[in-house]
Amino acid sequence: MTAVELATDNGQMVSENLTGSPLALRGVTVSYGSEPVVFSVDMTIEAGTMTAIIGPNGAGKSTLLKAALGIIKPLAGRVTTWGGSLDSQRARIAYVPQRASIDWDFPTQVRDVVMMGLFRELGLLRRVRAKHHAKVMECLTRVGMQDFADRQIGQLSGGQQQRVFLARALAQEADLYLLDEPFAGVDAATEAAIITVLKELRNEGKTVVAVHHDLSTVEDYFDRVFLINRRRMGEGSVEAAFTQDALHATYGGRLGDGLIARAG
Ligand SMILES: Nc1ncnc2c1ncn2[C@@H]1O[C@H](COP(=O)(O)OP(=O)(O)OP(=O)(O)O)[C@@H](O)[C@H]1O
Repeated sequence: MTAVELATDNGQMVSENLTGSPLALRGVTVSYGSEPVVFSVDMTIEAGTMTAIIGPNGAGKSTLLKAALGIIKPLAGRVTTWGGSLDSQRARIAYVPQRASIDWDFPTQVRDVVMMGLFRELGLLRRVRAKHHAKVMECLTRVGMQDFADRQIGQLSGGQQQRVFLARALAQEADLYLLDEPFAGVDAATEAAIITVLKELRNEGKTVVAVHHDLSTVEDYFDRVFLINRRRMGEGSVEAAFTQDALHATYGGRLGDGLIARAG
């Protein structure tokens, strides 16, 4: 599919070519119960960029990512990946969930978690060959976790756990990486290691989208921002969209002006 049929507010159908966008949302509304938590969101992720999804607690950032991944079915609206359906492109998308959402007591070794990133390549028979073990070690090395391959995941620090899940995403060799708060609760060394890998991916032409909380690092880390507070509050390059006005509109009085003052 190369064009997407969309209904405008007045009910007219328009056609839009979204093949150049690794991820696009149009009119996405998500509800967990009777009340929608994300309202009619349009989002267009540009290929080869790093986008920060920012907004206050409870703004719907994680919900938006889950809807983008098909983990939650939107009440209304459309999600396209490279202009096509999500199901046909799933292998090209890697997801690093919020650390808090994972059961770390599950008895599994670090190398097995990373091997999960290869499950499509392993096929139905799951025959693990030397090249697969080598790939796992290569990905662990890339995030500085090569010495922990045999460790139980429950015996890792928060930052180490986050690196292992990034290694799993790397093993998948995806084109689009969606990360939910990759820097939450990690030390400075881990944060630096993660951002280095993400920038390398971007420089290889991959697309990175991360839910991000620390407004003080947005300009250093990201090319683009998407602002949300239940609704889309802004989207664009960091220079154009990460402005004091947009932050005030998105966060209201909940943010210190000191942080907002950092934005242009
Ligand atoms: N499984 C769920 N069932 C019901 N309500 C939920 C569920 N998950 C999230 N919500 C609600 O939906 C709203 C959006 O939550 P979401 O986790 O997407 O926000 P967020 O912007 O990622 O927040 P945070 O920055 O605190 O992580 C919140 O009001 C939250 O309480």
